[in-house]
Amino acid sequence: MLRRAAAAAVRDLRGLLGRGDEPGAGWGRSPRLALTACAFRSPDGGSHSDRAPKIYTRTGDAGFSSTFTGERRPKADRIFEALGATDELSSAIGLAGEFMSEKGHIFVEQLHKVQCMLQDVGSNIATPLSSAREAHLKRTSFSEKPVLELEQWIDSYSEQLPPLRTFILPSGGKSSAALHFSRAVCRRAERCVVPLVQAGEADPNVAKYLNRLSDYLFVLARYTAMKEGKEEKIYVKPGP
Ligand SMILES: Nc1ncnc2c1ncn2[C@@H]1O[C@H](COP(=O)(O)OP(=O)(O)OP(=O)(O)O)[C@@H](O)[C@H]1O
Repeated sequence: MLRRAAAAAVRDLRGLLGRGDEPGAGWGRSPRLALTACAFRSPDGGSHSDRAPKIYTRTGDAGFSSTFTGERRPKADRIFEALGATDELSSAIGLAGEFMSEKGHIFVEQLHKVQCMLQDVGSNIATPLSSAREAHLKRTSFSEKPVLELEQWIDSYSEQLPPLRTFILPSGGKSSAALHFSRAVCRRAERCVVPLVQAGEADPNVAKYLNRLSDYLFVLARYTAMKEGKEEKIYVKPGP
């Protein structure tokens, strides 16, 4: 159903942005569209269209895909690298969130919010400034507000944690270890995004958000281990 709605959103968006007739303007299932699709769903959960388009278009088979601005680029382009890393990050967080839900942690709601923010991160990445028009920018801007919210969350967990006296290793139970894994994926996403920001193609707030998010995932991993009474493994210099 979401896919149908996404396809309907593509058509509606093309109309809105006036690109409908341009060749290569298909945006596929871009992160932005997945999110926009929600906004285009009617209250009964249906879409504006009765047609059921296929999930695949085959337009990516030759190794090229589309940005939100309609550019066709090779799939090895750094934009798709960054989009892919962001997608992996959200998936890793989703897995961590499932482990945490099983343990009844209430802060799992924060992870849901983070996953939604990552959709917006993807939208911004998929909209390179060099080919963006005003209408694209309006839909994909990324503010500093979510960065500040992460900082608040980080501070509140940090206050409750015992101080770090040594290196801790990814561990501390399944939820905590999954959060550490998410943190490592987050750092990779950040490494992919930084060159885009430095080239003026993505918003600096996106890089800031990913930088802060890895800190958040680190403290949350530690906090989760503490709440579950699980031991965090520490670095011990291996003997000779
Ligand atoms: N391998 C990839 N890694 C990361 N992002 C991708 C990749 N392939 C495509 N994208 C991005 O995700 C969007 C949705 O992907 P999708 O699989 O629909 O694209 P496609 O491969 O170009 O089309 P199709 O699968 O219909 O042939 C694309 O519009 C593009 O922005």
